[in-house]
Amino acid sequence: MTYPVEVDTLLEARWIIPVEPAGQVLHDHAIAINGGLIKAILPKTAAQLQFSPRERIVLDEHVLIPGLINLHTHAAMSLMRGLADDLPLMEWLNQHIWPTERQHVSAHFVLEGAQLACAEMLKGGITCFNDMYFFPEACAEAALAAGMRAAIGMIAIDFPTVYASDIDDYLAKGIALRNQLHPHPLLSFCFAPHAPYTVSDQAFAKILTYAEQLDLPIHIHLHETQHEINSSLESSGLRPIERLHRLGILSPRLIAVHMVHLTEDEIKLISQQGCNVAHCPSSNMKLASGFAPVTTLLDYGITVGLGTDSAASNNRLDMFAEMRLAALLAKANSNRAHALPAHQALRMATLEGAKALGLNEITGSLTVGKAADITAVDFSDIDLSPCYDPASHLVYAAGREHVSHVWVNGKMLLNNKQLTTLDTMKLQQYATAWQARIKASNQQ
Ligand SMILES: CSC[C@H]1O[C@@H](n2cnc3c(O)ncnc32)[C@H](O)[C@@H]1O
Ligand SMILES: [Zn+2]
Repeated sequence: MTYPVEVDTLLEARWIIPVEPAGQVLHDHAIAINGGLIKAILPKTAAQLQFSPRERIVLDEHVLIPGLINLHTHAAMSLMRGLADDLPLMEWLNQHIWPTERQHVSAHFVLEGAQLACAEMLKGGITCFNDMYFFPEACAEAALAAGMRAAIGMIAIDFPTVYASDIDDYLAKGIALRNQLHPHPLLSFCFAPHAPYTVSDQAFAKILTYAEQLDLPIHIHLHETQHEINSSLESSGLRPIERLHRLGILSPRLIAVHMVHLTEDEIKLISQQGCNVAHCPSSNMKLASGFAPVTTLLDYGITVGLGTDSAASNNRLDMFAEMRLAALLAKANSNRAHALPAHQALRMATLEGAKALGLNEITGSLTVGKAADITAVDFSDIDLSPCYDPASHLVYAAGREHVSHVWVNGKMLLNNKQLTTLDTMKLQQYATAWQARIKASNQQ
């Protein structure tokens, strides 16, 4: 006679899409969670016999998926959502965003803005985000207060700000933060040089040395607009990718964000160098940057994850929207309805993002031994009935409003659509107060 094994939680669900193995859909299975990790995934009836859970959660009309991974964002910029719309990138940055950042960004701004973003992301099933912003220590504090997993950007930009005076100062501050927190069960770090047009060759050389020493990813905006490429040709005679290649930056540690304007030779090069891409379809469309050649990137075997970019250029931190747009745009742009099917879009929003961050041993799929980073989506709504294929529904029919529960490292952060760690009333007050300050300064 064998006795049931005690576990923290047993999640029973109508469907589970583990993402790895690719394309698998489990019916009437359960996930046993213990010590923050996935201990087992097995049929409900077997799980009920085998485990004695301290907490049993029955999700009869739900699908469980790996927590969504937002591979590129600037969380604190949620405080600038809707501040400047319908503009191309450089006008948006130069005339609106950078002046507002110069006046208002502080550790306080980043802490409150990033908490606001964490609330939105958790409600939408996002368990992990890759951030690039000033005062990364405040973003780390916000992620920890929310209980989320985050890759914190150690930013580098060749102009002085209230956060740091020069490249050495930016890097010293970022590395000190990383050394203070490393190793951490939820936080990891990336070097985050802003873009080729704001970071010098000398700065890239320093970043590369540190990234290799500490074995960390490099997260950068790259080939976002035609203007970026034209101005690089004018200033250095090289396209940004060629310049970064000569500097040794192209490697499996690179997370290149946007990658809209690419020649086939550049795609071959980034594939050969093992670079990763963060595809941000909403931001690319809203800023009229263009369409990333995603199907070609995938055909070359490049790891492509999905990102929202910030709420100031999207204007949602909504990975359901990015999955749907990525799948639809890939078909429209390649003239192939077979391109980027639902399971692949979900994989990009989960496991491929984890791979790009070097976190795929920890998260990105529902796999025994990985962290219990799980999102439950409720399919009981009339607008999701009937359901022939839950993966199809997730990408083409459902939205973030259908997310009911979220766990990170086994801790429930969203319970029946209610945040368990963040106070939404307080966050709304922060947002209103910042709006008043920003509005007042813009009227002067
Ligand atoms: C150095 S912190 C990050 C920096 O990036 C700016 N930013 C936000 N979105 C974009 C984008 O799509 N392309 C380039 N730069 C962007 C943000 O305002 C911060 O200043
Ligand atoms: Zn960005």
